[in-house]
Amino acid sequence: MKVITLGPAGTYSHRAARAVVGEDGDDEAISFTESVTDIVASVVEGEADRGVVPIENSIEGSVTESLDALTDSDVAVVLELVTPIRHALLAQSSSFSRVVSHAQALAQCRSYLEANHPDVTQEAVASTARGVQIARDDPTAAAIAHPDTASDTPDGALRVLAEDIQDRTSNATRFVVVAPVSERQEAGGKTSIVVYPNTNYPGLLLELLEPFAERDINLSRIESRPSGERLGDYVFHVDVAAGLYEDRTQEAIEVVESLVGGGWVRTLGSYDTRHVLY
Ligand SMILES: O=C(O)C(=O)C[C@]1(C(=O)O)C=C[C@@H](O)C=C1
Repeated sequence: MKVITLGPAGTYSHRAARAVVGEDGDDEAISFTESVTDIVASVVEGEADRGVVPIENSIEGSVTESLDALTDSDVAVVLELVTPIRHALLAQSSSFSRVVSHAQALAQCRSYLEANHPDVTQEAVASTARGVQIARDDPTAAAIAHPDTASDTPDGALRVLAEDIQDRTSNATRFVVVAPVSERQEAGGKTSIVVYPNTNYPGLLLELLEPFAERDINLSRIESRPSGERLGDYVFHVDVAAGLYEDRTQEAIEVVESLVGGGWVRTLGSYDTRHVLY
């Protein structure tokens, strides 16, 4: 199974992706790109069997590039991975003048940085592992990443200056595993749909959600993203705690489809959740 995720090697996405290649899978099966959009595109184009993308963090919220990639591409979600995120501050020495990391990681450590390093510049890069590479080459840069990345290459080892620097002890990120649309599943405890109503009137959102409430289906998440068409026009990402194998889920989605005549509904499929520790 060819799996693609956010690189370079050592990202949290890489750690989550290892759960997909399986116990006897090796890192050879995992390839990397530095854009979430490219991960999803690689699956659509058949270059990879699975893509692992971060979708939501418990402190910082949505990874909007991932939501938009799911809106724009015809793919299936076949598994959800939840991993704890424990960040460390890594550098060649304690005298550094900038901190480089993924925007989500910088935001998850905002209070720590303000309290302990108020004068350093913060720079967002494509991933936490990219930040580690920069810190290896540049003595003025510190990275925020998984502590094990400090010693991933022995010749360029970094010092772990502080551990567990995320603003809350319980910091977790949810990733989804995307697959070709032909592999969309009906089995699973959760289902994700993306709804573009392409209209707006009082009570529209209520109407779109009522079909689930009426069938006793719990919503586990709803997120709106700008459609890009016009200001105030939205695409809704809806996750429900029920599978497509259940008649009630199929019926609720059919009602939503009938309500959005001028728009569309994309059913990403049903899937289960796996908790991954690393
Ligand atoms: O940069 C990484 O290591 C990633 O895998 C990306 C990412 C994210 O986009 O949220 C994944 C988990 C953490 O929340 C921080 C960063």
